[in-house]
Amino acid sequence: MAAEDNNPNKALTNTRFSDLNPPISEPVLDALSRSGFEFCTPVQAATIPLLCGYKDVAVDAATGSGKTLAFVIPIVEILRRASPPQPHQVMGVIISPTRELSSQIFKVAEPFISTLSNVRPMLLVGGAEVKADMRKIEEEGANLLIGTPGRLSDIMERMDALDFRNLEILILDEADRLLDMGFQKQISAIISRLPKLRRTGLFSATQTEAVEELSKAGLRNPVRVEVRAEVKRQKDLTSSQQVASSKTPSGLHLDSQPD
Ligand SMILES: Nc1ncnc2c1ncn2[C@@H]1O[C@H](COP(=O)(O)OP(=O)(O)OP(=O)(O)O)[C@@H](O)[C@H]1O
Repeated sequence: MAAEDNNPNKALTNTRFSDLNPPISEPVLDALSRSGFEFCTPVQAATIPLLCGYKDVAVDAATGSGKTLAFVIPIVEILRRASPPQPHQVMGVIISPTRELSSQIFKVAEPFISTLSNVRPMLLVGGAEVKADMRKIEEEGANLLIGTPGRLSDIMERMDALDFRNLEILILDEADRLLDMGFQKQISAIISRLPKLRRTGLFSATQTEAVEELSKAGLRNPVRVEVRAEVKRQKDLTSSQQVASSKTPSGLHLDSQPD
């Protein structure tokens, strides 16, 4: 989880979730308010409108910047607009490097996904029997897959019953770690089974050459969002502030205002 110094509570923007454009739906605003979240972190203020506005994003954001909600909220909003899926129609895939991170994303996403009436999320990580996962998917269906690359690609290869043709969104979380851990092959296998016409969000704490390659292979004209810690110069020389700036491939800047 987030380190104390990176706690987004220290680095909220003055943008309320209710101010974002396109607007966030009432059920999601209610779920945010139940969690005590009113103001966006910089990465949320910059990324949520872009993904909701049908853009691909490549986000440079550190651990603890609030990036989980920066992709969970757009997924829920996009799926709310889409036709209700059939039980085995997969509308979204979130790939993250470890079981713990995948479980954490699943837990954060659950209260927001539950505002949708027909979308079943499924956590797919190593450790448990793959056959048990397959049985569960067969019996219950699965519309949003959250998991680690090995288990996800294994399930996708084995289960013809899953239909990815209407997939809306793919998220690659902690892309630098995914690649450092040697998951390139599994990620390519997953992407090769997904429709090209989709939205993709890639989140990474460092921008390595391998991340750039993955971004080129998996994203279409992405808007780049950078969140960096900046030292406040006027009042408090020691406190840091996170600032998000984003730019389109053509170089247009879309700065989000910090406090
Ligand atoms: N807008 C917000 N307002 C207040 N707290 C928030 C907000 N968004 C997220 N948080 C809280 O900040 C913490 C870090 O958020 P989150 O786990 O999404 O960060 P992350 O960037 O995904 O970090 P990690 O990689 O460690 O999971 C969590 O405790 C989360 O509940």
